Amino acid sequence: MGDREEMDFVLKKYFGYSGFRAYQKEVIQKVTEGRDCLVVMATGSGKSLCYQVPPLIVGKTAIVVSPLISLMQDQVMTLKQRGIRAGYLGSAQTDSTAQTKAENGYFHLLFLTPEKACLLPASFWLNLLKLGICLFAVDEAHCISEWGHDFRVEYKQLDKLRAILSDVPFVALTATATENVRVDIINSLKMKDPYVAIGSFDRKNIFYGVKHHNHSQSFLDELVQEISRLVANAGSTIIYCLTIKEVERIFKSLQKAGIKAGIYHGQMGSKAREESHRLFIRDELQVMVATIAFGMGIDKPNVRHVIHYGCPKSIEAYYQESGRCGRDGMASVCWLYYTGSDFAKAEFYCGESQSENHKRAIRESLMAGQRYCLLTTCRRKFLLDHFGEKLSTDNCGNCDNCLVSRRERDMSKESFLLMASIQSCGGNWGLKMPIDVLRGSRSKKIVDAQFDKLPLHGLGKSYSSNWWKALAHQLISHGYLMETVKDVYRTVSVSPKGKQHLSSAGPDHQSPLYLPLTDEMLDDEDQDSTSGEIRKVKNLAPLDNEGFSEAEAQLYRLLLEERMKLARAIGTAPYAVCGDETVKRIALIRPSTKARFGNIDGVNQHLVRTHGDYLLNIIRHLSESLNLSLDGEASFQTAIPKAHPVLNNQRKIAPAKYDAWKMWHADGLSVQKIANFPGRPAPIKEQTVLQYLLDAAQEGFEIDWTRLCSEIELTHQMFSDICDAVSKIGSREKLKPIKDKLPEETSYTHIRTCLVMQSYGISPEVVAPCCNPQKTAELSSEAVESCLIDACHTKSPHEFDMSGNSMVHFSSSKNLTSAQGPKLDLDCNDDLVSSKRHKLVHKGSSTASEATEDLILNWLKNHDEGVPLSAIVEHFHGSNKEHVVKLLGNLESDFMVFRKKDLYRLM
Ligand SMILES: Nc1ncnc2c1ncn2[C@@H]1O[C@H](COP(=O)(O)OP(=O)(O)OP(=O)(O)O)[C@@H](O)[C@H]1O
Repeated sequence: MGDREEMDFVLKKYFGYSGFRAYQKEVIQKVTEGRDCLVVMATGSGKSLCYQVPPLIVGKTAIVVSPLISLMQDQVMTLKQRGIRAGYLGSAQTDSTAQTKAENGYFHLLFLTPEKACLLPASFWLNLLKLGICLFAVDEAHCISEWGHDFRVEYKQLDKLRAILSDVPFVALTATATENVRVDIINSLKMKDPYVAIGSFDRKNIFYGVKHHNHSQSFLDELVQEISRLVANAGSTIIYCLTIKEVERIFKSLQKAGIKAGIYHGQMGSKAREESHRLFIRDELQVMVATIAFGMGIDKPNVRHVIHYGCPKSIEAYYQESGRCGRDGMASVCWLYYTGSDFAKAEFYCGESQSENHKRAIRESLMAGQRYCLLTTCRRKFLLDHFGEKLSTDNCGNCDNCLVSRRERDMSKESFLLMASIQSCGGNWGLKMPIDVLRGSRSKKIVDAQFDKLPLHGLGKSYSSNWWKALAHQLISHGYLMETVKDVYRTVSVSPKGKQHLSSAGPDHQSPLYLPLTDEMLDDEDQDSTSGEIRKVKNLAPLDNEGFSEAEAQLYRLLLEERMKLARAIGTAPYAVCGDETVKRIALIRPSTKARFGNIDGVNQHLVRTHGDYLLNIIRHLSESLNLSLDGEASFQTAIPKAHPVLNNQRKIAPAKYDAWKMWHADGLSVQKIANFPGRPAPIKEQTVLQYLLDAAQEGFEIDWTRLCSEIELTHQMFSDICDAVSKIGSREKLKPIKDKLPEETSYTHIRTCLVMQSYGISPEVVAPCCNPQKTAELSSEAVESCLIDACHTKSPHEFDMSGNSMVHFSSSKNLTSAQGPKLDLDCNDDLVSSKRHKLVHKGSSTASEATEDLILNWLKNHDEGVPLSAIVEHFHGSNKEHVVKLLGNLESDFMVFRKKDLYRLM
């Protein structure tokens, strides 16, 4: 198996996923080649896979440094549920043998806190190194940097390990690294020529909204009402508060409303915190009210809402905290409720910091947070901008500002006054001074500076300070004003754009400047500010049940409950069994066999093996009770909404053929996609897929011939040339003489397809008039050989003519009705094929064939009771035992065969 196929295989087997996300494959490849990597990708984008897959490929331990014990415990729990050997070392570890196991290379993944990693004796590392360490990952790597929003001193010491682990690739992962932080990480970890993967920060499935609030009870009541509505829709909610007092206040209100809520903050004992965390992770709590102490790196995929009750201390922190929702890719919502006083907390946040750089970073971050709150333009664009990423549009269509049209007003006069006041005060103040001047204050500062003599002194009395501040922030976000941090102060000055505007205006004449009215402005003007907006946004996170019938939606809910029961029984979190999205797929597909169950995206092999029978039973039982048929045709994965009818007279065909036909016919996948379908342990040939389709057609399965012809580029001209050649030769039995009469670009694939179509009386009108010669040529070379070889292989050995005549009876043992077309016997006696088949038929007996996956499947078809390995090896004594075992292994992991009491059987 090639490296890439092996990655796909590991991905499906352990994680149940059928494809890698952006950058995952590249990073895994680089790491397995021994290169250091810096991975900067959005929260929830799948960074963990970059260090989880390599140890499963190379069979050596991966060390993962992670900042929190609870985080490690979650990861270990989920990984174990996938059949992966994972463990952690730290104060909470109760297994006294864990360190010895780790040192002896038992774990695929070993998690450590940075402190623990630095405290382990050199002998530990040296012993483990002898067995092999495939990578050293530093998760949440921004903690290394003072420029990061979560600097931790212990992270700085990790560079000590570089000397011991000099040849081990280091992988640093973070979701929130600005340019400064990236450089800091690379230097701190002494990374050598790292491969840097920077993904998009855009979390498209997340809606962003902001709302101004006061601390009133009525606002809290509104919030509680909103939360009740949200939790009724399934999924979890996190509410972040700035203070423990707020946490307790909101928690009590939720409890009073009968909502299953938990609480988490730094003053709780560690036991109580762990319990709260555990209950939330396991869906026993619907809402978690917490300070930011909760949830760094939390991987609970079905958090649907994150609400910030107070502006976070930085935009990075907000991005990371809000990013804890919608990690499964489903539509999710983030609201931020702020009050003006939130922005005055910079000095409080700076309190513990020793370094001036760090203090400055804190002030700038809070300022960016404030700007985000006061924004009237696209919030997503602002967030992405902050991380240096450009959104190509000004309207993301998924934030409050892009969805709710705000009332606008010409505020040219007010803007002129404010900018002029800022300019007149010298541009060295914050907002308070120029606003106080406009409002006519005669404070000592103003009088001393003689600002009370300015002509605009007192001209802005009709608006409150808050109103003016809101306007100022609008002007900042539209580029008329600039905010800068100087030492410990924030100053506001007029930007070049603002100066230009000022110079073209006067007190009595300004060009119009339409700006949206913000919540604060509307509040101040005593207008009905927000109820309309909130109501509109209330429907922004629907349970994403697109394509569900009512019964399927009901099945989905019941399956969620069943997943919960199973998770409780095995002591894990429901999402560790499988994600909500996967439960949706199961509700849509309703698999009847393990093979189909295992093929569903998100279902890993461990789950099929350990609970497959149990879950299939439940699916069958619940589907029956809801009057839903099993093996629903609609494919959620490929979003083909309509089930295609199949003919009634179709017969049973080998599972591999049926699956190929279903993917092509019902799921609409191309031959090429089916051949390379990521769920396979290894790709199969396109010609094999094509052969499966033709076989299915001959067994009465419906085929869209126009589509097939267009895919293999069989043109109208080719079709009639082939018909001419057949009639000139007067026989359809041998392909080679037909091929000899045709132009080079007509392949055996074309001939075979055409002959099958002819035999069904399919008119050449279905065939497109033009073709792409390049693609045809591609098909023609390999198709000659493998299409026909595969055709031979799809038959059980007794169907081959072992005398040396190369007759292949495509449907010799089946009675096709005339409506389905006559029997079609084709001769595959071309040179290429005969040389291969030579090997196949001259091994002494009819069973001396080389084993292939298809031949094994066909043979097992005749042995319902199962066959021991020895009998299979004996039967295919053209191949050695190792080869047969390998093929059986592939088939097992592809869920085509299974082993019970040492007997192999078809799934
Ligand atoms: N290739 C994939 N296909 C489907 N789901 C995936 C894939 N890769 C990862 N996931 C899922 O996406 C979710 C987020 O992944 P992960 O925890 O690795 O994100 P992350 O980038 O580490 O986020 P954070 O920075 O917040 O820790 C997980 O539930 C994971 O199982």
